[in-house]
Amino acid sequence: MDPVPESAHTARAVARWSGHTVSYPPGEILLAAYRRRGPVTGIGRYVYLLGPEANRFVFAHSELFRWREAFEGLIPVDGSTSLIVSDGSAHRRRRRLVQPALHHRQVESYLEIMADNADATVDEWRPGQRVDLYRQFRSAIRRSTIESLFGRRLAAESAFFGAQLQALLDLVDHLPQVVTWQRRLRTRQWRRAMRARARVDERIASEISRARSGSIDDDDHVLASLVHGRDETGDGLSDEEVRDQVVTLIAAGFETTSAAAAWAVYAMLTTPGVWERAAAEVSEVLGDRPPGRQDLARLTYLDGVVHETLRLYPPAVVSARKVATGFEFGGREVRAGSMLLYSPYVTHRLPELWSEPLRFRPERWMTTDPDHPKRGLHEYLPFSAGAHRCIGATLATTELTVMLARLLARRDLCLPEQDIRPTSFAAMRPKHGLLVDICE
Ligand code: HEM
Repeated sequence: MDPVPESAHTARAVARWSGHTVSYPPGEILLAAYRRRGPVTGIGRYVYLLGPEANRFVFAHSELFRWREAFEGLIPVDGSTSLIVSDGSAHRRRRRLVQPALHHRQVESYLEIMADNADATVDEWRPGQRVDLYRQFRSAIRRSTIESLFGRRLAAESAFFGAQLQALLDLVDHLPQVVTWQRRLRTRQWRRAMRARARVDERIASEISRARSGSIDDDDHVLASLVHGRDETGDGLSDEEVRDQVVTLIAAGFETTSAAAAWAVYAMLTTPGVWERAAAEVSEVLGDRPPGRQDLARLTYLDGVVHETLRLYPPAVVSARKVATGFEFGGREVRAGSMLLYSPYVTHRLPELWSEPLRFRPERWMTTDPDHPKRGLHEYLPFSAGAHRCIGATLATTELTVMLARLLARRDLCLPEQDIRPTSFAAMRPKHGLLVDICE
């Protein structure tokens, strides 16, 4: 597809946002530390391993690390048997039992659900209206994730899960030590979150017992495979393990993906020509039809939009590992017991890896581009790598592509003046949402 001519570009954002890539101050501090001190920076028990070679080391040496202590702050939401807080053989066993539901071919069978949920949101909007796209896409993505993985019956209760999980996500949107104090002091926020957790658990427990008794809806793929799946020794998951994986998939799925959806729309509206070119591709490949299996590979520019969004706005700004066995890296000793952090944000903004790193350039991901990068997982790591690589990566990128394709096909948007600043603990997202005006 040819680039859209300059004359077809319209101003979609107030001048101050035009071509502006938003920065996240804590990420910028890490970038400056990398520049000044190289790949290893220590602050107390926290050790930052930054840059591509550090990532390569972290991904190649999972035997040195533990995940449980690194992510224990998530246990109040996800549960103590969740994949993200599992280590060693327990992690491998649980991951093998969860994986089938998120395989590439399985994800392709969710395309219609994703498109329907996007349409239901977008079709409510009227020309002249101003909407908070982040919040609206967040609930569409939550509903779509629940419906894809657990079927229509549970998706009908998406608002219930959203409200309860919010109380839990608010609790864990802090440093793990803060969560530990909340627990010790039994603060109001802690008690509110625990009441929400009890309501979620009760609802999921009744689904699990329904599934165990053989009563499964035809679209309840994942619950069925979690409840009835067996490993090579014939063992399956306990009720607690099933509960923890169900909640983890729902919570991990919508928080991160909806943050990325908002940044994708922000970038498309503020980078001259990107919205028009993406919309032209969607119209050429799909007309007004939702994307089917064969179409995804043809939406190459939109695929570049998704990649470029996850490069500049990786929802996981940093990720953590607990050091189980001390090691040396970059001439520095890292002791057992330290908390190691590495950063997709830092790596994704390095000029030595990316030409014009702060420019949002979807075409850099197209094979026809002279700058087309063949990227290693240590250079482009929005989903991490190694044993705990995001199990929902295909679901997330497919969901983003489908939702953006439907938005581009059905609505024209502009970005009004507003306060756009990122916030993060669990996922970097626009703190005050993302307001957009629906054009004629
Ligand atoms: C743009 C969206 C997403 C991003 C950026 C993202 C990012 C990540 C990252 C960085 C990790 C690894 C943490 C580490 O070890 O360092 C991870 C793990 C995980 N993600 Fe995602 N994620 C996204 C969407 C999803 C979705 C849609 C699901 C499921 C429906 C999901 C489920 C999980 C699970 C279960 C794990 C833990 C895997 C394990 O420990 O084996 N994520 N994600």
